[in-house]
Amino acid sequence: MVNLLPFMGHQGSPGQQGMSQIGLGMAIAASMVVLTMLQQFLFNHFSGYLERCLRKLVSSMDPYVHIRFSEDSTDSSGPKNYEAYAAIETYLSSKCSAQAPRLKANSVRDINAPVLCVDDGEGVSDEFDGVTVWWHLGKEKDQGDVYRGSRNNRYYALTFRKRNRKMVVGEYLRHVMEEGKAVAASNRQLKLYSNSSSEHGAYWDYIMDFDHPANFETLAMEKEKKEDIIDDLIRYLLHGPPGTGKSTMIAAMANLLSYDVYDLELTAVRSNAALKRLLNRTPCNSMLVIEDVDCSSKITNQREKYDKDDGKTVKNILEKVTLSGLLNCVDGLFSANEGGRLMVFTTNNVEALDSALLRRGRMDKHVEMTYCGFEAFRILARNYLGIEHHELFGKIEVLLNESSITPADVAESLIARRGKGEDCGEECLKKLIEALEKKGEGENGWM
Ligand SMILES: Nc1ncnc2c1ncn2[C@@H]1O[C@H](COP(=O)(O)OP(=O)(O)OP(=O)(O)O)[C@@H](O)[C@H]1O
Ligand SMILES: [Mg+2]
Repeated sequence: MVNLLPFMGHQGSPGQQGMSQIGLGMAIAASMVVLTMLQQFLFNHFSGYLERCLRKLVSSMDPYVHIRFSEDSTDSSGPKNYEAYAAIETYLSSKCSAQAPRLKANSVRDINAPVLCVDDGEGVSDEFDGVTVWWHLGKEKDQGDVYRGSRNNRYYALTFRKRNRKMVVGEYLRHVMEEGKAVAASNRQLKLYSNSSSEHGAYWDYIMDFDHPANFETLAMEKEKKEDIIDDLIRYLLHGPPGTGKSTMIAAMANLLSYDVYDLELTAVRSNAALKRLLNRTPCNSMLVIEDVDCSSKITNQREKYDKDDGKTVKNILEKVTLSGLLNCVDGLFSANEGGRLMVFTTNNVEALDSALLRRGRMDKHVEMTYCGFEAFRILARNYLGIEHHELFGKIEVLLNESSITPADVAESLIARRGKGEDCGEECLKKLIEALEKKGEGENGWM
């Protein structure tokens, strides 16, 4: 306790003085104790309030709004937090490569498509609908817990003017998320799976990364037909002669949607139950492909043949996948493109398919892949020769109308001379004309 006596005046008799000094000192000391307690009480009960008032005052003077998007996915909002953070990072990668002086490459999510992002502590600005906003990459120490320990959490802080709050929180953030996810999807490495089976069941095996360059721009086909397909990707039957681009179309679809490809070899599936299990294991955002589906009807026919020959073989074949098993799967699992799944069948021989399989509603769209028309040829000429117009195009158009040549055969003529000097275009077109004339003679019975 602080000694207060030296600061008191000298009044009354020494005895009285002594007594009254002691009384006064005690009173003052008591009041100090009360004051301290009061201070403590006020501090405990009102400091939060005062602090809040102060913050309010400061923030009312701050003309900006700040929003923080944390990388941390361990709190209650779980992976959603990280999804938003990742979408922002991808969205900003195109902005920051032009603006930020210090960048870093993030290849954690996909080694083939590293995302450039601003380095810690750096920032970039962005403009949307005439409004400027600022992004900043920050780092905060997370105390963690006994299991994960402490670590540095990154976050993107978005700053914008208060008057733009409604637009930024609404339209702008929606734009950032959508754009970020779309860019990430287009950068994603697609994968190819195929089915195999063992005595334990049917499985999807990872075959390789799916790196097919096909896209709808380079796919040689009439524009209208392409647009119709793109508008409504659900369940397809692609039919047409070999070399008309059925497999190329599948690759273009997978690339357009960024879907992994699950190539189902029906003859390797042991039973309807195995087929069902396999399809149940096909994840969202995937494309199930059954090439040459006419082979499945061969299985059904074979069953009858073996029926008469040998009872043992019958059992084995009967356990195989049947058409009705396949139809059940088509109807059930892949209804209405649920969960972003696309199913595509191909055949060279549409007449051989069972009418039950062909029925609309089972395969929403039948796309006929045809021989090469002039419009398709022009796309191939652009793909392979980089030529948009040429005086030989007129002759080629006439010849294409008179003969049936597949896009694969046209492509073969056009690439034959590639690499033999830059100006090989005319030579290639002449070679194609030769091939077309030969075909025409053959088709018209001149050969
Ligand atoms: N419509 C097309 N657009 C662009 N390229 C095509 C087209 N059709 C064929 N091609 C070219 O021909 C090659 C063979 O075509 P693709 O494998 O797609 O034919 P397909 O119809 O699947 O044949 P198959 O019935 O034998 O499986 C492709 O790799 C591609 O280079
Ligand atoms: Mg094919």
